[in-house]
Amino acid sequence: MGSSTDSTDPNATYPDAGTAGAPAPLPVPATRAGRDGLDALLARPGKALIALDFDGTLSPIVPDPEQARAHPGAVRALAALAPRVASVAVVTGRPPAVAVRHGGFADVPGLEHLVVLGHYGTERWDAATGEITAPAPHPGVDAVRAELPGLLDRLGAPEGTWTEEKGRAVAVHTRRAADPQAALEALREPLTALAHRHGLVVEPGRMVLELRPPGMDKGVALAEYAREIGAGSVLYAGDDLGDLPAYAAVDALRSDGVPGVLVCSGSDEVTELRERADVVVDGPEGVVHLLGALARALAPRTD
Ligand SMILES: O=P(O)(O)OC[C@H]1O[C@H](O[C@H]2O[C@H](CO)[C@@H](O)[C@H](O)[C@H]2O)[C@H](O)[C@@H](O)[C@@H]1O
Repeated sequence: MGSSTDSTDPNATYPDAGTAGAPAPLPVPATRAGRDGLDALLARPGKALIALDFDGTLSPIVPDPEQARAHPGAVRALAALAPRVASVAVVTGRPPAVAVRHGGFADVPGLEHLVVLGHYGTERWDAATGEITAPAPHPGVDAVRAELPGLLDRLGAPEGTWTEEKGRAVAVHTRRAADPQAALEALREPLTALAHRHGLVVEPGRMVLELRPPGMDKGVALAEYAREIGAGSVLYAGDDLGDLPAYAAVDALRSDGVPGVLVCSGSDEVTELRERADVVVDGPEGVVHLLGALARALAPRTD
């Protein structure tokens, strides 16, 4: 490994990233489709889209979402990889401004063209302009916001249950309750009813139920973005239920002749992605290793 401070140098060390700087070999995908996807990515990196979820994939899970930060090696690994591929995108349930802030994604050499598809693709941040594009908010969110505290009171939601204000959505978290899973299950039905009454849907996640507008998900966001840039291959990495539509989008792209790789940022909390992934890595640390290995395997683009 080198000691370069160039953020786009894939051999640079990650001084504050635990073991993430240790060179890791590229994994061999467990499936034929995954191997085809990785082969295509390596053969034509200038057509490759690398898309990643934020919480649980680039950012370790912590009890307080406000304290979540990208893994210390994540930005450097992304900055090393981005100049070698067509595009790097973060596809997240977070508002894009929050993901950019918590990720440290702004003004990073190498990430000049990073795209963040936030709120499950409803809002978009482009590093090239620093601007966010967003449609008008859904009126049901205000109504839900007004009713939610009273409903949680009436339900006797356990201590530790709290509501995250997300602007165009609200998310009820139970990670800090004594029994997070039981608290989540007790809230699922009444929160779903509340959401439906106001034209919203419930997005379930890791100890969280988010009440948000319908009509967009990570699959739609990923497919539209892949089409926009003319991606010739797609690698998608995620950890949570909200990433399943993106997995389905990669499957659909494969059926249409665009090879893809499904990466699971593994955890004990969610098993659904692990079962479908071509590559399973050990949480955000494993994702950083994978990104670093990809960057080392690819030469910088010259076009
Ligand atoms: O699409 P993502 O980037 O994975 O965002 C999904 C949700 O992530 C956040 O919650 C999750 O991470 C928190 C911080 O580590 C953790 O405390 C919580 O239990 C997880 O569910 C975020 O707070 C939500 O708004 C996102 O929808």
